[in-house]
Amino acid sequence: MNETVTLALPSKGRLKEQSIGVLRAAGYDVREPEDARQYRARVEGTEGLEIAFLSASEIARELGAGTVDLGVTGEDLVRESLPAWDEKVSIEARLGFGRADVIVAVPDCWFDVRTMADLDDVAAHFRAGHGRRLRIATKYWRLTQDFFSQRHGIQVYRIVESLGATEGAPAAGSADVIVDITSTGSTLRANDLRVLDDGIILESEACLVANRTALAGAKGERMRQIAASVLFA
Ligand SMILES: Nc1ncnc2c1ncn2[C@@H]1O[C@H](COP(=O)(O)OP(=O)(O)OP(=O)(O)O)[C@@H](O)[C@H]1O
Ligand SMILES: O=P(O)(O)OC[C@H]1O[C@H](OP(=O)(O)OP(=O)(O)O)[C@H](O)[C@@H]1O
Repeated sequence: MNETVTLALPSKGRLKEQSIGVLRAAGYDVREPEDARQYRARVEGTEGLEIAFLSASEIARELGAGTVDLGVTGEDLVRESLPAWDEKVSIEARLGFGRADVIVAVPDCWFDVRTMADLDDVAAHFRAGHGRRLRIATKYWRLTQDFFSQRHGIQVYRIVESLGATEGAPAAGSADVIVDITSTGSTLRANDLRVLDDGIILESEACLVANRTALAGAKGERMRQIAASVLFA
């Protein structure tokens, strides 16, 4: 049986450098592949650990599928990509970088709309007054549905898929409100949008995540060892 643990790290993007940094601080000398097209690497001086370089969103999906055992990715991507995420994976360590909030934001000029309850009223008025549903621009389908329908009991809305420039959707007229990620808040301000008082869906950060099946199997002890050295680095 192959008991090599596969650990996925972001191959690009905003989480890449700090992910490699965390592993190095934990004593794993991860060498980036010289050829950027190569996506597997070994760790100098460590047996039984293989690194897979993937994008942050792929890492969330592969952790769910069990094709990698451990991975560093954003909590938002884990919750968004995997139905019943906590049955498939577990968060072993929160890493303190890649922080961003998934939020509900409305146009600044909606003066009376401060809370999700206010937005529920707006949604009802939209249907009665305009004969159409409130439109929410987002790429976070699952998080939006959970927050609106399950958490706040709001049922009358329509999600408009947005894969980029989500904050521009209300001004462009393609949506009324948005669900997106914010860190400094400057993109929201530049687009005259405001986060609802109770509109924080998730405070996300980069996490070390484990596939639960692998954790329960022969590789489990080795995985826990790696997670502990990351946690206490
Ligand atoms: N300002 C920010 N904007 C977007 N994501 C951020 C920000 N700050 C931290 N993050 C986090 O970074 C992660 C996304 O990183 P990145 O865009 O590199 O990944 P990706 O979705 O795999 O990339 P791509 O869309 O190119 O495939 C998410 O977990 C997100 O929460
Ligand atoms: O609160 P802020 O600091 O303004 O950050 C939030 C913005 O940053 C990200 O976009 P980015 O332009 O980085 O590109 P991306 O969506 O392709 O990741 C994200 O999608 C938001 O639009």
